[in-house]
Amino acid sequence: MTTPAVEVSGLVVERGGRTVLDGLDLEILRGRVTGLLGPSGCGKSTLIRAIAGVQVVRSGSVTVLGEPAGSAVNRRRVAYMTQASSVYPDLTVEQNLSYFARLSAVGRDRVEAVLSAVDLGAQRGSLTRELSGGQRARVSLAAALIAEPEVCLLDEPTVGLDPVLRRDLWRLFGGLAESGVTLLVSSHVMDEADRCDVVLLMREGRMIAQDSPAGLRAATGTADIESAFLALAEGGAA
Ligand SMILES: Nc1ncnc2c1ncn2[C@@H]1O[C@H](COP(=O)(O)OP(=O)(O)OP(=O)(O)O)[C@@H](O)[C@H]1O
Repeated sequence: MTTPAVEVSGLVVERGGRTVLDGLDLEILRGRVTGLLGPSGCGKSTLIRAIAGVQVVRSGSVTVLGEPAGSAVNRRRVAYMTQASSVYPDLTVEQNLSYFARLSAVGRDRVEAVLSAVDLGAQRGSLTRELSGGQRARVSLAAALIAEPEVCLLDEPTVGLDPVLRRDLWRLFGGLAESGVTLLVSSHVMDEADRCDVVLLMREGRMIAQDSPAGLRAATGTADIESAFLALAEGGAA
């Protein structure tokens, strides 16, 4: 049996004097799409920051690919896409990706591969600041993918995208997982859960369930993840 890509144990994080992650235990399996779902403010971004190794933690441990979160050896192996755009507005799409390719010491072929993966080939010569919000999000995603990371931490990558683009991106995530990449994808849109192999359901800094979408529906006797979330939240499950 392979070890999980990410192991989190007893994680406690305080921000602004408040406990925002309250003793989380979880595992993220290799080569799967794991959805991190929960209402706005429940702590999804904070958990992703802790796994990326950029969050000060009060206690607990976070291990990524067998190393403590944020280890230098994992720098190329772990990609983190934040909610804020991480690309340069005054460069074209292609210039941005060429720049990130040089930083990661990968070849020109990776620029072409990620451009086509996020379907931005036609926009390659456009200035990033002149793109729509959804197109800009896809440039950030392409930049995150350029070094062929083993683990991708994606904080709300589909926010603000139209249904067709959202579906296409979830297909892309599924394809990456099939090729062995481990993805953690946060969303507050519950119907995105069905695109995931495993769902982590969070509420107010706690993990209320970790299961497949079908497992969650069966365990709660509900027809969709939104109802499953409500059943778990009202049942006070921890
Ligand atoms: N820089 C900060 N300083 C203090 N508190 C913060 C800071 N950033 C977030 N918080 C608080 O931490 C809690 C968790 O926030 P977090 O951004 O992790 O939630 P989230 O589930 O990702 O929300 P969203 O879906 O809206 O992005 C919230 O109560 C938020 O107010």
